[in-house]
Amino acid sequence: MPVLEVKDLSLGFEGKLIIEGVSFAIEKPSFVAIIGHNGCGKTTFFKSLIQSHPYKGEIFLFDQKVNKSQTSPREIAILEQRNLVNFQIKVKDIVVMGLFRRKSFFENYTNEDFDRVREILEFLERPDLYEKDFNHLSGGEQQLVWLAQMMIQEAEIYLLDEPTQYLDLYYKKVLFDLMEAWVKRFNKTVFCITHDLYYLETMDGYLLNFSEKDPRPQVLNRECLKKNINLILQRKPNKNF
Ligand SMILES: Nc1ncnc2c1ncn2[C@@H]1O[C@H](COP(=O)(O)OP(=O)(O)OP(=O)(O)O)[C@@H](O)[C@H]1O
Repeated sequence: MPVLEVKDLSLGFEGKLIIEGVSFAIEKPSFVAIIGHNGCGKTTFFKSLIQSHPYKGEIFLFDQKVNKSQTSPREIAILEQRNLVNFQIKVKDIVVMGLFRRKSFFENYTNEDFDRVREILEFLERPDLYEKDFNHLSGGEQQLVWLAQMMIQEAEIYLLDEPTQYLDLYYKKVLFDLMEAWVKRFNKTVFCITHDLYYLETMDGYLLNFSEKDPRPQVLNRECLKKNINLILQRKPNKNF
């Protein structure tokens, strides 16, 4: 049974069509790299998967058709591109908030929840971040905190929108290793929007290429990702959505 199936998906803004006729089905567990030039619709595609952007077509999670009025399906956790926080808050409190969908409105976070936060920060090799003020962290450290918040959700599908932004070379490699571990050790399905084609070379998975400008990037020629989704994607930008 596919973990995610997309049938004839089309997306746009204010009458402008961005993506048309995308169809594919992905089995669990899998890694899918999503590539394409700036503005081709990668982020909007993610938004349609979490039902925060309207679309034409159908989306199925574990063979169940997703109801378009349902927001944020529980099976999906997302790391978005820019997450700003304008108030003082500790790292542990941001990470634990990843559990919000498992809690009822007045339910407090427990000691066990915070133990899980510690475990995840240790897994990310940064247990020292636990008590720190989020706004005093570097961009790369903040990105690790959002990753920890995504991990604590223990969803089936992880969507990561350019997760390596702000990360140094060491943590970029850590992140790609982490995504591989999520798939191979924890049976997750990971979709990652990235411009870091170099790190894909050694990974096993699928490549979803939304680009019309660069339909065969170098990474494909090197046959690094073993299975290539041949995206059924026809872009007709002038057509009305
Ligand atoms: N709120 C909006 N209203 C109108 N157009 C928008 C809106 N948000 C995005 N767009 C346009 O939709 C197109 C797709 O944007 P999107 O953010 O999905 O691209 P992307 O492939 O993720 O780009 P990048 O690689 O730069 O992050 C772009 O041309 C963008 O300008």
